Amino acid sequence: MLIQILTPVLAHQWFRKHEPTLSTAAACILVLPLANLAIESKLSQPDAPLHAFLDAFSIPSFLLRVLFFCFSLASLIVCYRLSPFHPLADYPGPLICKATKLWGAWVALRGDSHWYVKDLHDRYGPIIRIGPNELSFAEKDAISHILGSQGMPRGPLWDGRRFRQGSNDKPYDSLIDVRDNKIHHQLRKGWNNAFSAGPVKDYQELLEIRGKQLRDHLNSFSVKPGKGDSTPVDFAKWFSLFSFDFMGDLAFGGCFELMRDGDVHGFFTAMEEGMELPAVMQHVPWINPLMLSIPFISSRMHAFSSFGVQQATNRAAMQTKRKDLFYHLYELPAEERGGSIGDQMELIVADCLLTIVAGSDTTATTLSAILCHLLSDRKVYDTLRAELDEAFPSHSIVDGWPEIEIDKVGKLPYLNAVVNEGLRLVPALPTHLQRAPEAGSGGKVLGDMNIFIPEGTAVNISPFTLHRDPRYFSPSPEAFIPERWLANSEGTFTTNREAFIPFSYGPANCAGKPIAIIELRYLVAILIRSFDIYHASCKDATPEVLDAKAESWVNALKDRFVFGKSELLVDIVSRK
Ligand code: HEM
Repeated sequence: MLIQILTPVLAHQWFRKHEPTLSTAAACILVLPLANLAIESKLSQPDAPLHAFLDAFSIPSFLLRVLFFCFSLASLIVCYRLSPFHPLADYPGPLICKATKLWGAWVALRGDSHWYVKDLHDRYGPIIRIGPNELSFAEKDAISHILGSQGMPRGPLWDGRRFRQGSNDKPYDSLIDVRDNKIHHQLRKGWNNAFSAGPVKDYQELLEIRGKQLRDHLNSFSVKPGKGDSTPVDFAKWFSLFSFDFMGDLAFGGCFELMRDGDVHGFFTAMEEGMELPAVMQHVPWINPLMLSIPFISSRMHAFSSFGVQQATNRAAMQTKRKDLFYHLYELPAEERGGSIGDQMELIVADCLLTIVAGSDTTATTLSAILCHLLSDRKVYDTLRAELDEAFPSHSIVDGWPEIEIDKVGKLPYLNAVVNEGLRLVPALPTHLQRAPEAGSGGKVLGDMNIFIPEGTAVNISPFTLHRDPRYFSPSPEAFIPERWLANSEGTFTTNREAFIPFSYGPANCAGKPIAIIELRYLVAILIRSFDIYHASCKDATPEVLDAKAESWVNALKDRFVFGKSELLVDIVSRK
């Protein structure tokens, strides 16, 4: 009996100090009860030979041991997590979160993590415990200590989000899931160069072509003023197709034509459907290898990966030099050092796929959020339209459309205020900017905040919570009010830019921010300048009805680590 109790106690002591992995968990669950049986049999019959134990072995008694072992280990773990001896015992939070991460996984499955964490902060305060070994900070002064250059590397959730497992030599897949600051810094240098001013100018040319293509597609659904009804168009879908095509241009030299042909390969659908599982797995990262080994679950991810290999090979073989991300990230540096890109192919594929995953849904969701709110407030819409009409006048026409000069869109204050307000209310990565102390460091002191984060603790910052905090954005933090971003708004609004982190902060912030922000401004400008747009069948709707439209669209957003959006049906009238 003593042995039966001692084994889970020892296992618990081990797991307190080490992150569980699939193999240690499996070994523990199967091997320890077996060893336990063997030792017991040896103690009761010291002179019996080994085969006597094997003869006496029965599957039911072994399973019973396994059950007892699991139950005892789970009880010990939960008691310890709820006890005053746990290093995070002093932080407030609900008992269920302190006891198990399975609760976080359940909330993630519902897609509600953004509201859940925000509500917890409203109830318990700015620093709370949202998992047995996990804190969440809603405090602007903590941002630089956690995410900044003296902050911490990415946290354990990334072990659960990898769709290809790393090895001991290379314990990461692509830039975004690197958990070691030195390796991240090394890899990030190339990305920073590839998104510096010169290369971004090259990407703008690709953006303009895709922006105009989107306008032409949408125009085919529009009506001329006063000539009947238009066909409602799902903006959310078109923004996704557009951003997928544009990211394909950047990463692989233009491999997708989703706006033109639809999703014939099924990769867009695979990516959308593939968002749900990692969003749950990130809460129990050690199960990820098991999931990835189940063919039914991993087949689409493998297909996406093989597609990446094929496209990267095609792109590498292209004779003409396209000035895309692939060129700036890999070909140009290889030329400069007089080498070739051949030996880097594995990382190239992973990075190109990362570009598509990180850059498409994020932009499409933000664009949908901005348009949804604009259409719900006609006063804001008209103010923006007036600014755009003045900046891009009717006498400057190219191919029948007013010319939108991309270099000018960053200089329009109201347009920029509208884009910021969309990013504030619907930050595409709403809840889990996660970091954790470096392995082997023992822990991390958060600058002058006098807070010690023990090793093994994950720390989250939720932009969704910060962006709706009345201490930082008021009045009406939940309302879409672009005016709060205007230079002359001081005195009327509190707008704390230090708490505005839709692209995160510090050395692992969004690498693609320089092009993403131009993309958002350009797309909003081209659409509002070219069309009159209304929520479907809402041309003459009251402000209350329009408000409700925006509210229900925002409430339908699902937190799948990146926001998953529902359709946004609109009517379009051409202004050509
Ligand atoms: C509105 C659009 C976008 C938003 C809101 C957004 C947001 C973010 C955020 C919050 C992170 C950091 C996560 C963290 O701190 O853990 C991130 C990382 C990243 N994003 Fe974006 N993103 C957008 C568009 C893009 C685009 C267009 C690209 C590529 C062209 C891109 C590429 C990346 C990459 C490569 C990383 C990883 C950076 C690193 O680990 O150093 N993103 N993004």
